[in-house]
Amino acid sequence: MPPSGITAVDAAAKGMKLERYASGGALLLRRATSAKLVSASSHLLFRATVLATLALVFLFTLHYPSLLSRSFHLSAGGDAAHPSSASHRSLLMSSSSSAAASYGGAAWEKEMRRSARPSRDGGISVLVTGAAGFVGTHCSLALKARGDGVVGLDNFNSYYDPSLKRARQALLASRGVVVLDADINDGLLLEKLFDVAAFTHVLHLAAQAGVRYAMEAPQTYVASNVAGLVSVFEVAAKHADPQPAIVWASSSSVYGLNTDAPFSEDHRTDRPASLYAATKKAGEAIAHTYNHIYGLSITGLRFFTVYGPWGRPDMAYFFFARSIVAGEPITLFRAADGSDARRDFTYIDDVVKGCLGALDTAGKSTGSKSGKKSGPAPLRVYNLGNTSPVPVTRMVAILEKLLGKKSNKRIVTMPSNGDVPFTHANVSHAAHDFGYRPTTSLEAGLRHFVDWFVEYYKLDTKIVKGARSSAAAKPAKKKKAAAASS
Ligand SMILES: O=C(O)[C@H]1O[C@H](OP(=O)(O)OP(=O)(O)OC[C@H]2O[C@@H](n3ccc(=O)[nH]c3=O)[C@H](O)[C@@H]2O)[C@H](O)[C@@H](O)[C@H]1O
Repeated sequence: MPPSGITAVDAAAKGMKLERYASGGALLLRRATSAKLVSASSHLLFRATVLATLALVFLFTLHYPSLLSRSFHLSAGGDAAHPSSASHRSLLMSSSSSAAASYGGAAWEKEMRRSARPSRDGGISVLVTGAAGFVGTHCSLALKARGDGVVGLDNFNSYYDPSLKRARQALLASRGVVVLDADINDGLLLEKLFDVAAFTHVLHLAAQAGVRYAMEAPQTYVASNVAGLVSVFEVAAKHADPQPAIVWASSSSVYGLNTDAPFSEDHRTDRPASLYAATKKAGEAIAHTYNHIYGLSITGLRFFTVYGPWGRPDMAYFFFARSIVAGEPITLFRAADGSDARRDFTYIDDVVKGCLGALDTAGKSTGSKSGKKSGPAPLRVYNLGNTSPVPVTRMVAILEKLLGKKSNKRIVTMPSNGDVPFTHANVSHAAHDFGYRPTTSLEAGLRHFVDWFVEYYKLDTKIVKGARSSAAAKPAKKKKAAAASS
């Protein structure tokens, strides 16, 4: 130890001087001197480390309030009582990317209120997220048509052709439904919307869809299906007054590696086969938490491969139709045991009825902004499927008939990419609780899809329409068509 009052720097300097002056002197003195030098150096290092740490702490303390104030600044005008929601928001959104700054003013508020206002007695007022998506568009149209109020939001991302989403937005606008360009992670905008319009319900359909794409872009699934869901629940639980009831899109994929069929809500869902499925399963667990703590009324709907007009171009029936028309090859996945992959393809109109039934029977939330709940609120989950799985090869055969063109098939064993060999819904709970009864066969549903597809993409109707009407007149014999297509 250096004598008290002498710094390590002093001691080191002294040791150096001693050694310098002792040139040619005793070895003992040199050894003692170098020992002192080592000791002094280690003390020097120790003190320098302490000083550096103190400096870092000082700098952090100087900057920390500004980090905090940024979070709280982001929540300005929102609910300052919930710093957690503010920091969540600052994680995903910067203040400049919040659409709240670009929306507002008397005219905008008036427009939101107009769109949100029901036109029938007893109508509901619904905030539809993912409103320019496939299911979102159809549900928004159906709600509006029966006299409910609807405000939509959508982030118009480019997962698939955004021009299709813009066309859906234009269709909705023509029916008096506003769809805002906004992200569900934009808590500020969600709060603003709830300040302007007293939504009784949220139909939360915004999500990152697609089973196989999850291997390419895993983070987008977490951002939309987990963080985005939390963002919606946060605002509904802590800001909306009164709290709305929430109906949201889960997925048949939560059944994952379950082999019991038909899939019932009571079956295991703890073996998801894809990250997409895992994020939907996580959503169901998160729903339980928000229901339990905040008294939010929450209904999860497990959709089974929904298809139809205005559908999603990333789904097989849609891009197969495109490829067939273009004369390009399609790849069909076959299960590892050699059987055809099968899906419980569910027509959009049936799903829309299920969504509206779920909204109508949702039951009220029991919590309040103050954080107290008056009692338990409903927490429900339902399958919305068609109850009759069809081999994908059969789906292709129907498309070929409707489009009047054979496909060029390549059949491969299902890659290990999150896909599951079959899905099959038991819908008895949805039937019991809100009268859900799917009525559309795959043949009829795909005919509606192809009609729209031909019209929307302005295909050569001379060839395609003739083929479709003859297919409609003579329904294909199921087994022969399936064999011909494989
Ligand atoms: O119910 C759901 O919860 C999910 O449904 C949908 O997933 P899936 O049922 O997998 O639909 P989709 O991709 O159309 O493949 C259909 C069939 O074609 C087979 N398939 C697919 C691609 C291909 O190139 N070849 C092929 O044979 C494939 O093996 C499968 O058998 C939604 O996309 C998803 O977002 C989610 O909502």
